Amino acid sequence: MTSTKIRCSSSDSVGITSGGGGTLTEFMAKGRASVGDDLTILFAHLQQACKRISSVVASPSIAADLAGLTSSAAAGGGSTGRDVPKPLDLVSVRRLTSLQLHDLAMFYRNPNFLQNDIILSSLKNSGKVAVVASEEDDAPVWMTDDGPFVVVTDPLDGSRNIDASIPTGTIFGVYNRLVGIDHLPAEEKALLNSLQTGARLVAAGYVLYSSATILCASFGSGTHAFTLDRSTGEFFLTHPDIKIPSRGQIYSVNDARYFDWPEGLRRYIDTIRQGKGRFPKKYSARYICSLVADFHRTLIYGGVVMNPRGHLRLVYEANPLSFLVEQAGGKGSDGKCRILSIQPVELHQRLPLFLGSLEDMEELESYEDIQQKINPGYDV
Ligand SMILES: O=P(O)(O)OC[C@H]1O[C@](O)(COP(=O)(O)O)[C@@H](O)[C@@H]1O
Repeated sequence: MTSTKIRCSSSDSVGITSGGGGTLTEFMAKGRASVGDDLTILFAHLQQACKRISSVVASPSIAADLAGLTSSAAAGGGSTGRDVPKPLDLVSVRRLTSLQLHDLAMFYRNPNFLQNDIILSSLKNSGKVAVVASEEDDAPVWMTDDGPFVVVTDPLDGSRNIDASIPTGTIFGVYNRLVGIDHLPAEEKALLNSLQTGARLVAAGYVLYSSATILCASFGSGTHAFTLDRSTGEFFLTHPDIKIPSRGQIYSVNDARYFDWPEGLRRYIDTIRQGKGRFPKKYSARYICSLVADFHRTLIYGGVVMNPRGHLRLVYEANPLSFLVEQAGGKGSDGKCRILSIQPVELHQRLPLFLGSLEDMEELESYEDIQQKINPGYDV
């Protein structure tokens, strides 16, 4: 593979070198991450799943056509009326495998269901997972009695953006199975294994499906990102040992909610907008409304990303992303406490979430009154 160099950040810049960095599997297997074979196998299956998801979310226009498409139509004949694919789509469709055709048609019918299915089946096939708790399921699924790991996941975050081709993501966290409770009934031990505090995570990551597909992970010593090279189908190390800048100049929040915010949060945002905070520069706003994308940008450029209402989930979103930001030198908080210290009491527990650069986070938390207490429900 040829080597390309792309600059991606203005300060604390991380050079992307595809070619020199090796693959994610090599990174895990050759001792750089010292994670052992079991986790390497688990990640190999996760990578496969995320590559499938990446190819599905990259083709939403043909997914719509495929909803009513028979395989003979997919091969180029047979379909009539509104199901006739557009010419460009037919070109794409002819290149697809039957697995991709199946994925696309399923995706059109229910995006979240398909991603969940892809992730869960890949984890089951790894043979390394005792239990999976997914944001899409009411209860955790017990898989393999002797699986060494517990996986928590939001298979497709930001799915409300899909029709507009805006980036989406998969988030996951990995714990060791709690062997001390192996004797309990499956339902009970599945739940207790899934409710571990974030401080016990052995690995966490996200996959960003955007102009590039990027898998960012931490195994407890630094945060590293790998970019999918579509020509080889491998994730290559492109952002080794990411350090979030200690200050950014960007805040990321849905500020249409300004009038529902508490006084402290309003004052903080008003202050940094005007360049009157501890960092005497006017901040800019960026908000994609797709957590993985907003988080990834924050990790690279610095600043803060937040959702001050109790909307995001502790187990599936807040814990894995807090683990990653801490491993990159930043901070994750609910506005009062370190996220990774919070004991989950419910699987789908929601909370305010603030993530970002150390100095920005400390300044934000100094305003104290930053958690949005009212949560009226919003249409959009
Ligand atoms: O409506 P808000 O408060 O701006 O929330 C947006 C956030 O919700 C999410 O869409 C996740 O919500 P869901 O878990 O309901 O999909 C994030 O991707 C995004 O950051």
